[in-house]
Amino acid sequence: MTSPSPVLRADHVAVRFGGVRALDDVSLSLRPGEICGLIGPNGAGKTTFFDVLSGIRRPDAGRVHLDGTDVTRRSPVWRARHGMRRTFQRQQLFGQLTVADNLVVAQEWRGGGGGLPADLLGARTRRTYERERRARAAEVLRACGLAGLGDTCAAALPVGRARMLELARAVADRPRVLLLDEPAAGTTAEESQQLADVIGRLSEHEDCAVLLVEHDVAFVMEVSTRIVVLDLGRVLAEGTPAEVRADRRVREAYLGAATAARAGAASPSRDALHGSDLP
Ligand SMILES: Nc1ncnc2c1ncn2[C@@H]1O[C@H](COP(=O)(O)OP(=O)(O)OP(=O)(O)O)[C@@H](O)[C@H]1O
Repeated sequence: MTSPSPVLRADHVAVRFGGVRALDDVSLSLRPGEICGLIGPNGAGKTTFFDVLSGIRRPDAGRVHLDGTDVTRRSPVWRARHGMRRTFQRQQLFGQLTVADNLVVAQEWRGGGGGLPADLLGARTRRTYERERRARAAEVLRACGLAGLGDTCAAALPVGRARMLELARAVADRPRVLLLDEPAAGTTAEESQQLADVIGRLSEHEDCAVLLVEHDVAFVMEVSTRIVVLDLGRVLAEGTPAEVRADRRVREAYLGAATAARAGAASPSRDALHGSDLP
């Protein structure tokens, strides 16, 4: 059986900031249901790559394809409407809304069905859509272990629950591609385990492709089926978690950064500290 075509593909992406090559000939593809971890020391280019994939930054060279369509010049909104979602390191919840309403709002861009005239005339249609969205919100909250918190104000959630709600909100609309930027930041070991479980189930049951940037290397290794390692804007290594763990160049990149950080270099590396845990 042939494997499905990539739902997201980046080819030979390059980004420069003055003399700094933030990304240099980076290619990566994601297939439906795949969870790919993107790791690398500080300054490796992970955020810049996410910005290019999500449309926040135009690359100086290279192309991005979503479901076979060249989206390199498409806006973040266009990409979102065609099935791409991104979460950010900083939480972006609607704090004044309830947990459930955060998920309903995430689906509302689709409108009431049939556009404005139907919205104006078809009150029953609108109610039907609202019911469907509430049902989907309840389903996702259950899957994320947040079922009992639907009526809670989002701003009142502790960090771990808020991180889970970010994930829940990103998946409420059944994205085809999910870019997760540090989903486990600030969570306890138990909470990050729950996040890992949810991400795994999501890709399995909803066929969503996940690209994951996370400084907690142990978390990435557990949840990902494939890992891509960036260093100084280039792909340093790629493979299964076991292959990447065993790669001498990866260990050197992380351990080298850790040594530099210990010596008081300008950019101490949280990844490196985790990286030094690479078995
Ligand atoms: N707006 C910018 N202007 C100038 N240089 C930038 C800009 N954004 C990123 N860079 C540089 O590009 C390189 C890649 O940065 P990027 O933030 O993508 O790395 P990263 O892997 O996400 O790092 P971190 O793990 O610290 O978030 C770094 O050398 C960084 O200093």
